Order: sequence, then C-alpha cells, then structure tokens
Amino acid sequence: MSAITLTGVDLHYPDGTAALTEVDIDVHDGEFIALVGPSGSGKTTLLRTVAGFLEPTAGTVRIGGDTVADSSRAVPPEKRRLGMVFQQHAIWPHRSVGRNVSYPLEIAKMPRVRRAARVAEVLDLVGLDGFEKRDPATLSGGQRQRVALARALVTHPRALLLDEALSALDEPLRDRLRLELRTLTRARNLTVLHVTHDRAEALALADRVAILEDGRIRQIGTPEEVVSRPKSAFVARFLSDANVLRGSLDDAGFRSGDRAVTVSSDVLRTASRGSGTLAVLPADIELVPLGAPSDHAGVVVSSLFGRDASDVVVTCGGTDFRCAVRGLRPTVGEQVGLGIRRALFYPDDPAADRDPVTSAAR
Ligand SMILES: Nc1ncnc2c1ncn2[C@@H]1O[C@H](COP(=O)(O)OP(=O)(O)OP(=O)(O)O)[C@@H](O)[C@H]1O
Repeated sequence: MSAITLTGVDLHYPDGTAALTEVDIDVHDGEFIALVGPSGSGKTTLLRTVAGFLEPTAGTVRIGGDTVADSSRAVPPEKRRLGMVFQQHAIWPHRSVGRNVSYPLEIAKMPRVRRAARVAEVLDLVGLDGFEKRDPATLSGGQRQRVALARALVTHPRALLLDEALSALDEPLRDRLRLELRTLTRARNLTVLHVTHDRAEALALADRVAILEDGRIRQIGTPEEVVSRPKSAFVARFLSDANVLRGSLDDAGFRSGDRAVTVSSDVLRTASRGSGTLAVLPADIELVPLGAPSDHAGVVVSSLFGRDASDVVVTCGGTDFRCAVRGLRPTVGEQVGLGIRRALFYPDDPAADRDPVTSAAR
C-alpha cells in the first residue's frame, strides 16, 4: 500500500466548470482519509482524478512515489493499481461470486489454480468464506457490497478508493459494514480515500477528514480537530450544524448585525476586532430555566430526541439557535434561557485572522 499525493491540482471540465482548484492533499501510507463536502463540491471529481478517469488541468498526482498524472503524462486507470468500490454494487449478475471476484485476475492472466486460492483468501477477508459458487442474485445488499470490496482488493491494490461505498445500505447493516471495513483496512494497513456525504460516517471512520467546498480543500485534520477547531464558519456549519451569525466584535463583545444577539468577549477570547462571522456549535449552548442568569431568553420551537443529545431549536429575538441538549429534553413552546459557553469568531479581514479556538483555549 502506498501514499497518494496531489499537488496543486486543478480540474476544469470541458464546459469550463472549475471542479477542483489548487488541491493539495497527502494521504499517508496506511491512512484512511474521508472526503466530505456539499453536493457539487468536487468529491467525486477528486476521486476520479486519483483513479485516472479524469486528467488534471494542472498539478501532479503521485501514487506510491510514482507520478501518475502531470502536464506531460497520464497513466491509465488500469495501470494505477488501485481498488475501487462505488455506491451501486457494480457486480455482474451473470457471473458467480467467485468469477466476479476473480475477473481482475483473469485480465492479469493469473493461472487458474492461483486465482482460485486468491479468490478464496479475499472472500474470507470480507466475511464471505465459501461463497464462490453463489449467484449474486441470491445475496443481500451488504453481501453484494462485500463482493465488490473483495474484487477491489483481489489484486493487492496500492490503495483503495471508495465512492459512497456504504451509502446504499440500510442501517444497521451499514453500521456493521462500516466497522468491519475499518477493522480490515487497519489490519491490512490499507491506504484509503473514502468519499461520503455522511458526516458521522466520515468522522467515525477516518484518521483525517478533508472538507471540500467549491473544489477547494477548506480544512483537513483529525475528526477531533475539524470538529472542535473548525478553520472557518463554513466548516463549523457543515460538520457541526453551527449557528452562524454576521456582525461585529469590539472590546465589549460580539453584536449581530441586527443587534438582537450579543455575546460577551470572555467566551470569544480573541484578539480580532471588526466585522466578521460568529459560529456557535450546538454543543456549546446551554439551556437554563427562565429567570436564571442567561445571555438570552427564547422559546423552544423544535425538540427532537437524540441518543446522545437532543436536537433543540430555540428562537431568540428572531434568530434560531440549534442546541445539543443533554439530559431533560424541553418541550416545544417552553420558555428558556440560553447560555453561550464558547463561540468562534472569523474576522472578514484576513490580516486580523487568528485561530479562533487557539485564542479561546488560552
Ligand atoms: N462531466 C461534467 N461536466 C461538467 N461539469 C461537471 C461534470 N461532472 C461534474 N461536474 C461539475 O463539477 C463540480 C463537482 O462535481 P462532483 O460530482 O465532483 O461533486 P460531488 O462533491 O461529488 O457532488 P455529489 O455529492 O453531488 O456527488 C460540480 O459543479 C458539477 O456540476
């Protein structure tokens, strides 16, 4: 298995759409990276560029130290030695499970006996020991996805590319396969680039998560880093449903544009001043009984049960705050106080920019 490195990669589609811009990413040997981002942010384009189905307009793609794409060359997909699994189980219905899995070995002209041994080995690896003769039509969705995974792994690829590979499966099967996939990739030290629209899945599986917006990587870091220290209001909102407000910050604190919301500077603890964006993570808001000291008073407009924390929306002076409430769940219509324990400020002027969380943590 090998590292995947993209340096300064741009990709423009023939119609002029800039799908990737100055993408730099270094997936280390044996690392599991999840790519997330809104629809159209360039996740699939990035994966297909690594796979070799798309040629970058600029920049370099390296796999295991070999340059596979730059301004002068483009190694075709079949020569990149990568395994790929897509959302729709792309397995052939007219071939048995064993023949589905052995197909890449047939193409590589591996002798039949060795092929059979390798197919048995890889089927065992994905939990389908002895399934060689089965007709794919008799398999469950999860089993079919395992066949696709086995076929991707059968040639000992240098890295595994997964495009929404688990998305078509229902819970709790998806949960189980997710866990198994992670155990397998860790045990085999597989390098993985995994595209998913599922934020929880990305955070649960990946060593590092890369967040894409408009074809650019906005942040890449461990799940803990990207959740607790988002580099922009966009990342805070995309990953954690942060409440985002425009306004300005002075020595007294933050005031929203319409002046309805104020946040004292002690929860911000940043040296930045001026106009900008405030992001408050739902987990950083506390609900207190009305009458107790609080930053704002509001009314609960939605209250959904959650296993770890309830998802509660409180409206305060025309602004809705999404809050993650542990313990007793308030009822809709209840009047509550709202305490903001921590907020992140992103100044408009990049010169005034500082890591908001580093500042807050001091
Ligand atoms: N063949 C194409 N020709 C022109 N533009 C394209 C083509 N394929 C994708 N795009 C555009 O490139 C951008 C990135 O698309 P891409 O499919 O990579 O995004 P994505 O993040 O994978 O989205 P989704 O989550 O919806 O699958 C989008 O603006 C999309 O409309």
